[in-house]
Amino acid sequence: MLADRKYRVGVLGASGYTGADLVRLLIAHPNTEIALLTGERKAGMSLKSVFPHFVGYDIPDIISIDEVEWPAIELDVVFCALPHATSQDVIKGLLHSLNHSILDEMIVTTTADQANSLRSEVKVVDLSADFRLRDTETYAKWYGKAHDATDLQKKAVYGLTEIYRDDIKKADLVACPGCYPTAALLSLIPLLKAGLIKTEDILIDAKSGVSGAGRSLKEQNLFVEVSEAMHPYGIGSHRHMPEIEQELAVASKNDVTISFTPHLVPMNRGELETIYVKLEGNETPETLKAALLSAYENEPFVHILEGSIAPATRMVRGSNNCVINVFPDRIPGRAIIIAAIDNLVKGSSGQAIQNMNLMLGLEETTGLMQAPMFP
Ligand SMILES: NC(=O)C1=CN([C@@H]2O[C@H](COP(=O)(O)OP(=O)(O)OC[C@H]3O[C@@H](n4cnc5c(N)ncnc54)[C@H](OP(=O)(O)O)[C@@H]3O)[C@@H](O)[C@H]2O)C=CC1
Ligand SMILES: CC(=O)N[C@@H](CCC(=O)OP(=O)(O)O)C(=O)O
Repeated sequence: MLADRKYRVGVLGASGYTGADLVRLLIAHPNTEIALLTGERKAGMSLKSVFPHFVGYDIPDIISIDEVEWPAIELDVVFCALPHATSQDVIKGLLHSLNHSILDEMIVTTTADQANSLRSEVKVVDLSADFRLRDTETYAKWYGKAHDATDLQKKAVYGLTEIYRDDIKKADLVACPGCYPTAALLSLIPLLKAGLIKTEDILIDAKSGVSGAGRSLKEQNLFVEVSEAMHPYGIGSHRHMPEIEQELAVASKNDVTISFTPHLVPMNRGELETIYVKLEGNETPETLKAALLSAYENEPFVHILEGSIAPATRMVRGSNNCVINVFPDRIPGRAIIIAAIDNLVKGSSGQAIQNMNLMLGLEETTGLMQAPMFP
């Protein structure tokens, strides 16, 4: 890949929170040119009128997905920042319009030459939950509907970059993890892989800023409902549980059942997870920390904090970083792991761009090295 090449990028769902953060990061990315922005209710508006903070930047107007002339627009990458269930139909439709090579067995042409000449290699990075679960029945159970693109569901690569880097480099369709799973999995996978913690009794207490719920109008997200207050939701039933369990099972080579309770806290961005684990055999909080330090030694975005510094959302705001630390628990044989990310960056748009960089053969950190904003 040429270091100075500009890739043509489209953002579906640019009028939402993750879409807007994608635009913010893509503006500063040296190898991307924003060629398409879509919205639903905001179609026909300029992005600057939807998000006035983009004043001064040369960005295309928002159009409806139905208006996109797919092959002609010649995109190299499509980010899909749409609600789950919508995303699968849109991605299936666009890959068919493009006669994409991922659809190999579905392409109906008379000759192999014809098929090759029509094939597109556009890269698709989905931020929604639609392609994260590998099992069709698990998807139907937790998302309340049958999946409309099961062939693609099987071909998508789970986009937890630090764990699936080699697969992501070769992928055409990447399913970025949910924000809660990102922090939980980065904390737990190296420990389960090394057999340092038990697969039972993993308790995840999670907190998110309100932008995690998206920009569409919902009564429970009004200022009066969320300010000066904090509340749990999805207790025992949140759809991120099967996603976290799926990936922990891969790491431990055993079934894992977790307890996971998310809370909504009155801040715009940020996510903090306090994770209680049971140690295996003679393991200690110190051996857990040593394992995390070793696993993430060369990682640009995952940082294990020194001493007893407690991860906090203010340490990662606006950045693609995940900060983690391990603490002893007063209950013998247990440890406490705490992780913080920005849900709109490492939890969605930043990780999506990290994956795009790999898919295009660019340096993984390109456009993502902004330091966190503090205060
Ligand atoms: N917010 C977060 O922290 C995270 C979000 N995600 C996932 O990323 C995706 C986007 O989230 P987020 O940005 O928060 O959501 P928002 O609700 O803020 O934005 C959704 C976007 O999708 C568009 N849209 C909605 N319905 C349709 C439709 N039927 N057809 C076409 N476009 C449509 C909206 O357009 P318009 O507004 O113009 O109607 C808007 O641009 C979701 O799947 C979410 O679960 C993943 C990780 C973290
Ligand atoms: C605060 C809040 O509401 N957060 C969202 C999760 C955001 C996210 O990661 O959503 P996806 O899995 O849909 O991509 C929720 O709990 O549903």
